[in-house]
Amino acid sequence: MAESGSKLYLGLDFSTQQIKATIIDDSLELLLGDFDTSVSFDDLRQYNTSGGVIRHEDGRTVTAPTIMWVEALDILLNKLKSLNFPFEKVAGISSSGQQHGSVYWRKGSEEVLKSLEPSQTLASQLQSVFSIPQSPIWMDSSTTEQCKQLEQQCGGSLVVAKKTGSRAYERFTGNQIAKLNIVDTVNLRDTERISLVSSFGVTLFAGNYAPIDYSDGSGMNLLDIQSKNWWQEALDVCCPNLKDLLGEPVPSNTVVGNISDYYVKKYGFSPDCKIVAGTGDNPSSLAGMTLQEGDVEVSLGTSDTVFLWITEADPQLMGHVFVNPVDSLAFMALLCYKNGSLTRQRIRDQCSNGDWTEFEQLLASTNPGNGGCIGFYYDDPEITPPVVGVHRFSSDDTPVDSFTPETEVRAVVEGQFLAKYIHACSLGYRITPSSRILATGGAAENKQILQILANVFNACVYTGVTTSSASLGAAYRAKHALMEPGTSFETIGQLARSVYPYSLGVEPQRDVHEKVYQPMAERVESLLAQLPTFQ
Ligand SMILES: Nc1ncnc2c1ncn2[C@@H]1O[C@H](COP(=O)(O)OP(=O)(O)O)[C@@H](O)[C@H]1O
Ligand SMILES: O=C(CO)[C@@H](O)[C@H](O)COP(=O)(O)O
Repeated sequence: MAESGSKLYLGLDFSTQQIKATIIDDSLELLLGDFDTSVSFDDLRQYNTSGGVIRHEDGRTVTAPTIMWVEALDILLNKLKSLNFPFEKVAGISSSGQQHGSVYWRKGSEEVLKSLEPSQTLASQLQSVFSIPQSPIWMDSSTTEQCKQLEQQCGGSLVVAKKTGSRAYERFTGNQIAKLNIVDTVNLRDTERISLVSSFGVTLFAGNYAPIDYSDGSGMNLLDIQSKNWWQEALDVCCPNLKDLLGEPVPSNTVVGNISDYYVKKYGFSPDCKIVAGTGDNPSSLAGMTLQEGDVEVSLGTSDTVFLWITEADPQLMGHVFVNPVDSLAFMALLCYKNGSLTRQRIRDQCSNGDWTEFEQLLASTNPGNGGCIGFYYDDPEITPPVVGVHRFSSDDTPVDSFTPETEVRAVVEGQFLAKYIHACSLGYRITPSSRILATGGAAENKQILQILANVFNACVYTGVTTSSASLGAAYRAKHALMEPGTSFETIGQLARSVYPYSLGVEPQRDVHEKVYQPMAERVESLLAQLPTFQ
């Protein structure tokens, strides 16, 4: 619990399914329990989301109502108010957000942001400021044509990858903007600024347009990750005057200004409270877990991601390289899987009565290797590999239509982690028996899932003080940005790890890795290569 005089730092995360707040004090202690709070988007029933998103009939387009995120923030701040949260002690705020999603501000919106009336809610005042009311989000896979065009016009997939950190991906913001430039030209022309979800969160607090940071900006196919400037050739392919719509990108630790007067008057924040640039939820989670070079982080939130700190960028045709959120001279490498928690959740609902404990019991009732059964569950079109549908195989690689519930439950988890392991190894991610895997996100609560992760990767799995590491990272980053200029983020890292050392979640069963998962990985690689892709 915070010392009574301590300054506080508020970290927010606008993730796929909810908005979360994490608060720390000057010694990095969390105000857990007292003020740890979240608002689930599906609870705002009028927006009709499922898992925070709207899947469109074409099976490819996925959006979220932008105003829903604003209303969720109203609710979250009111929750804190009802808990008598000492707003006046907050010295810094930053935000993280689901990556790649974009927000479109109608011409004249900044004036509205600057003159918000404290007697009213944000949502009531920002109802009509979004020129495109449905934000395209990271689960979207409707922009294959725009991706092809970007790669064709900018020198090919490898050139785009080397320049921007990733080949053209459907969910990346540049391709989403290029699609809107065709299907929603009129409203795009009525737009004065485009934010990422992270910079949108910060904009709401700053009361004027917050810049996009280098790290989240790397998820757009538009930023040159070496020079940290927008890549004009890519901007030109996606949309006219795009540079003006995006504003200049900035280092992730930039203080963008003081809090807007609205929050001072409505909630009692100090007018001196500083607002710090936002970043993507995975970069923010790197900060929240105080990841170091050599560690591998596995985030099991809505998406599953695997990422690590790298010093040199060498982007390939698979996976992504982002500018590092806590050291702009370094990078982070990342693999993302769309079918993560929601797919496990679907199997849980079908096989274990919607109960995670029962899901764990079923996992414990079967043996590693699942008697040779392998399954790939791509309810949504997957990113790596670009495959859709459910594909099950018996021990002699024959396709089968169904498994028993206990086999199904193990198959989904083993299939997911073996695919990650194969992809990570093929990209040269350094995973040795002494590597440390840092697990986070909602599913990191599940010991049986973590055991399979440890066995597949043959490494110890550690967890942090909270699975909400993205909002924790936002709070750490807010604190860091207000320290003496030039202070390394590792100063925060060392203090954080001394206050909250990692917990050893599970140790790998080395013989299971060697005898079961190594041979199984080869089978999985060959089966995955045979699945029909949708591109
Ligand atoms: N005990 C559990 N076992 C497995 N998965 C879990 C468990 N508890 C929560 N989850 C999963 O965690 C997911 C939410 O994780 P979270 O990190 O909060 O997501 P996000 O930040 O993307 O909104 C849920 O979709 C749920 O399936
Ligand atoms: O697309 C990516 C990363 O490239 C996703 O990881 C999103 O950033 C969504 O994050 P979660 O809500 O699952 O944390």
